[in-house]
Formats: sequence, structure tokens, C-alpha cells
Amino acid sequence: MEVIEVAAGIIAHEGRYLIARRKAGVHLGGFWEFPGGKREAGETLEECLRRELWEELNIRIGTPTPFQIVRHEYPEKVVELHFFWCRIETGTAVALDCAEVRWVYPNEMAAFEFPQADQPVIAALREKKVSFR
Ligand SMILES: Nc1nc2c([nH]c(=O)n2[C@@H]2O[C@H](COP(=O)(O)OP(=O)(O)OP(=O)(O)O)[C@@H](O)[C@H]2O)c(=O)[nH]1
Ligand SMILES: [Mg+2]
Repeated sequence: MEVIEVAAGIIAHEGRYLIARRKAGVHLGGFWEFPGGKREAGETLEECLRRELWEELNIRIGTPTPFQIVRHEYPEKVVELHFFWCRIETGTAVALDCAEVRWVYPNEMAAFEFPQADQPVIAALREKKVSFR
């Protein structure tokens, strides 16, 4: 099966992270996620991340730092998620192309339903295995 490359942002601010709720009717609709999307032909993952965060949240970010790569096989598709640590440089996040956005602490994330593929990242944030600040 073809592997779909995705870039997603771990957007940090004062110990909390920005999470977005997927719209109803799409793959994993209604789930919470780290905002991002599919890489388009000719784009680098960083370019993809910047475009997606602009389209979905109306924000510009500073230089993103690679965080974790997770390959996950859903029954209907295989995704390779490239998570990047980043910070907002300009703008305020608004739910332009997602259902809702929230800023949450890692220990609050268990109360939100995330895709299975995101669990390693959530665990890493919660265990503070994070060297960036
Ligand atoms: N953005 C994002 N996608 C995730 C996460 N976890 C996860 O399994 N995915 C999956 O990775 C794929 C990313 O697709 P997406 O729906 O964000 O792509 P996109 O923004 O380009 O949307 P589009 O296809 O409507 O243009 C989806 O199948 C989604 O279910 C996550 O934390 N963030
Ligand atoms: Mg998306």
C-alpha cells in the first residue's frame, strides 16, 4: 500500500500544546490531533507543515525541529507522520479548517480522543522526554 506522508506540528506555548479537532466526515473525523496534513508533490515536509498550519490555523511558525516519526497502518491507509516541534511566530490560532482548537497540558490529553498513531508522541510529551523549551 502507498504510504501517505504527513507533517504535523507540536506547537508549544508555556507548557501547553495546541490541539485541533478534525471535522466530521473526514478520516478519523471528530478525533483530536496535532494540526498538519499531507505533503504535496514538490514540497518538503517543512514547507508542507508551514502551508498546513497557515491553511488550518492562520498561523506562521518559526523554524520547526524534527521530533518523532511514526508510521502507522490503519485498515484503510498507511501514514507516516512527521511530527515537528514548533512555536507560533505570527498570528493567533483560529479553527479555519478544523472543527475546534484548544491549548492543553500533556496530562490533560488523555481526556481527548486522539488517533492511535499519536499515542507515542502524547506519551513522550507527558513523560517530559522533551529536551526543547
Ligand atoms: N494532521 C494530522 N493527521 C493525523 C494525525 N494522526 C493521524 O493518524 N493522522 C492521519 O494522517 C492523515 C493526515 O491527513 P489530513 O486530513 O490532516 O490531511 P490534509 O490536512 O492534507 O487534508 P485533506 O486531505 O483534506 O487536504 C489523516 O489520514 C489523519 O487521519 C495527527 O496528529 N495530525
Ligand atoms: Mg490536516
